[in-house]
Amino acid sequence: MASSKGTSAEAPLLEVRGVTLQYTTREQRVTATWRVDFDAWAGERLVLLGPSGCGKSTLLKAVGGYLKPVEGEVQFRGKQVHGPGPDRGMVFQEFDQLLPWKTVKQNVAFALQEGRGVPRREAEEQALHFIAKVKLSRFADAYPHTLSGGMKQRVAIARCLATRPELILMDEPFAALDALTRQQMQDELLELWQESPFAMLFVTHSIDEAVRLGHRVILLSPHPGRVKEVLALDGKGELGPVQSGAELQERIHRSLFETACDYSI
Ligand SMILES: Nc1ncnc2c1ncn2[C@@H]1O[C@H](COP(=O)(O)OP(=O)(O)OP(=O)(O)O)[C@@H](O)[C@H]1O
Repeated sequence: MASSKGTSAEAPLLEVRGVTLQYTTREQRVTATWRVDFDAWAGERLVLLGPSGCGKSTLLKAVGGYLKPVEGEVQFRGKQVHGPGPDRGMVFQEFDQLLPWKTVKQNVAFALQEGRGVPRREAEEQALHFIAKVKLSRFADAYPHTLSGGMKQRVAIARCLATRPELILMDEPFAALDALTRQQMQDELLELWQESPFAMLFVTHSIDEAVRLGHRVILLSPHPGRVKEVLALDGKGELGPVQSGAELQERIHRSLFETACDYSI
């Protein structure tokens, strides 16, 4: 595995320490997560897995700097996160995250111009490079409404990779795709990672997806989300080594029976 986790002299890229997250509405206060702790390392594919409503998206928002913890803190490269930044890129589930009045190339280039201050001509050149990586060169001048859901998600991934964030935050990016496209997208994401490893925090409530994509899987309990277990294929989980994807899958299912919660696959 290309992840650098395990070299004890190194510090984690991301440290989530005792993070409690709440939403306050006029009627009530909702505690989305309760004292959550985990680390993410450079080059690591980390998955947050948990039932609907356990606070996965909320945690991602906090790491992205869009939500402030009421307790605990989020540190990125040893510094407290105070807001969003180009070091953390996000890909969402929704297909409408692209600007509809811009072409595929312009959407990717725009992120480079705005996020990284790259001049237009150069931004478009770099955009084409990343559009080729997600196999969409033929559609560089197409508008988002002419693309399928999978293609739109590829553009969103290209846009995110193009800005070269240190950590990519993915909020169920493939959940709204059909099963076949979803698997294809998972394979393509793994190919992109093999080509040039990046740290990724991937939210899902699919056990299959977690097992396919994660070096480590953080299993969250039902609402409010707490870390229930950390499982790893490389033997670095808190519960010791897991030898295979099948064993990881079994451990996750066992854990779910204990909490009697319902995960969709
Ligand atoms: N804007 C909001 N205002 C109030 N409560 C919210 C808001 N967003 C989320 N919540 C609540 O916070 C809790 C966690 O929600 P969150 O969306 O983070 O869960 P999740 O694990 O990502 O769920 P899912 O898998 O269904 O997307 C839920 O109880 C939800 O109702």
